[in-house]
Amino acid sequence: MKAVVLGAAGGIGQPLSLLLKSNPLITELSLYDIVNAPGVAVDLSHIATPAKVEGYLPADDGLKKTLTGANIVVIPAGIPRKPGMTRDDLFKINAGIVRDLATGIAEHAPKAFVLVISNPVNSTVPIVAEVFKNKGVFDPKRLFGVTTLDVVRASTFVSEIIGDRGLATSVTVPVVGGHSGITIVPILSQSSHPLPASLTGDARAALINRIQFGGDEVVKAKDGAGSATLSMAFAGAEFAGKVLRAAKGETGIVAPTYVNLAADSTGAKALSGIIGDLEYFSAPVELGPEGVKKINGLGSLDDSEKKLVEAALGDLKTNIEKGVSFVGSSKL
Ligand SMILES: NC(=O)C1=CN([C@@H]2O[C@H](COP(=O)(O)OP(=O)(O)OC[C@H]3O[C@@H](n4cnc5c(N)ncnc54)[C@H](O)[C@@H]3O)[C@@H](O)[C@H]2O)C=CC1
Ligand SMILES: O=C([O-])CC(=O)C(=O)O
Repeated sequence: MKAVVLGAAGGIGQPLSLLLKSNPLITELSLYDIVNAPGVAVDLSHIATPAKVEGYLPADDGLKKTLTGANIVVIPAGIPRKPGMTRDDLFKINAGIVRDLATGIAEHAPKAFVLVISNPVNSTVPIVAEVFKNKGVFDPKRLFGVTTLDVVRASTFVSEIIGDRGLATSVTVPVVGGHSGITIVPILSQSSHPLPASLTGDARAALINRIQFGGDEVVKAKDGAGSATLSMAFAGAEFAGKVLRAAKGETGIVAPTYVNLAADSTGAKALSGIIGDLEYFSAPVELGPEGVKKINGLGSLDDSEKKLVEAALGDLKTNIEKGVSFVGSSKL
């Protein structure tokens, strides 16, 4: 399995590459950035795990060399937020970065699984899809927006409320919708532990708000030096590991991820009752050898959760249209 990280020298890219170097399923790790990727690669190459590591810059066909033969490509390239910014404020710069990297993937590794971390995820995933469609290589089963950090945060915050941090690694709460503000929808009623579902009033509202705006906590604490990097690297490596395990034939792996709903028309139909005709949504997805095997429905939601999903739809629609039309207009 050849894994690629695009944006590998950055705050997420470096620890993510470290974690991927530690994944025994990966035999080759190829790193790309506009700065410092060869240095990061040599550093990682001394670690005593099987993966062979290479690093490239744009010069001398670096992107092509990085991508050729890739099975999985993870994209954390792009600028992070500073205090006062929304994820959508990153669109101006990151949309072009993601479009150009997607063009390279479509040309040199069109069959790879593509995992998009670069924000705003709600828009950057449609950008990748539109580029792939233009190149005639789009397979919706192989494209994923990484929303795992929301799931990781939910596990952590719930374990804190329960008062047993040991549960952080096992308690799960599905988080669906998208990856920004109110598009992040925690389904507390479906937590694997009974406590979240039993919360009411301010305690329930506070937990939902913390999961939705957890990213802001980090942006504020870093005070101008960026956003979540280490927790994102952990989440990204976890999700990439799941995609790889499913590709190797392991069954029963389900994770929320932001996908193009054409990946599973039956699943999309089941969702349409609550999300209408949205083209993208993060729902629990069963992974398989070809990527998306099945998009699971949202299960039974209580009335307040239905309202949270409804509240997410407007922003999601706008974010998706913005990504789609960006690629459309860049063709002119
Ligand atoms: N999906 C999620 O849950 C999360 C997403 N993010 C997003 O991830 C992105 C990266 O964040 P950080 O690593 O903190 O930023 P960073 O600035 O530390 O690193 C970004 C890296 O991308 C590289 N880069 C820029 N343009 C490039 C290009 N054209 N080709 C290849 N590499 C390029 C930069 O040189 C830099 O090394 C941001 O957009 C951030 O908002 C961050 C946290 C969570
Ligand atoms: O908050 C940000 O900008 C980075 C991010 O997506 C997160 O931490 O969830």
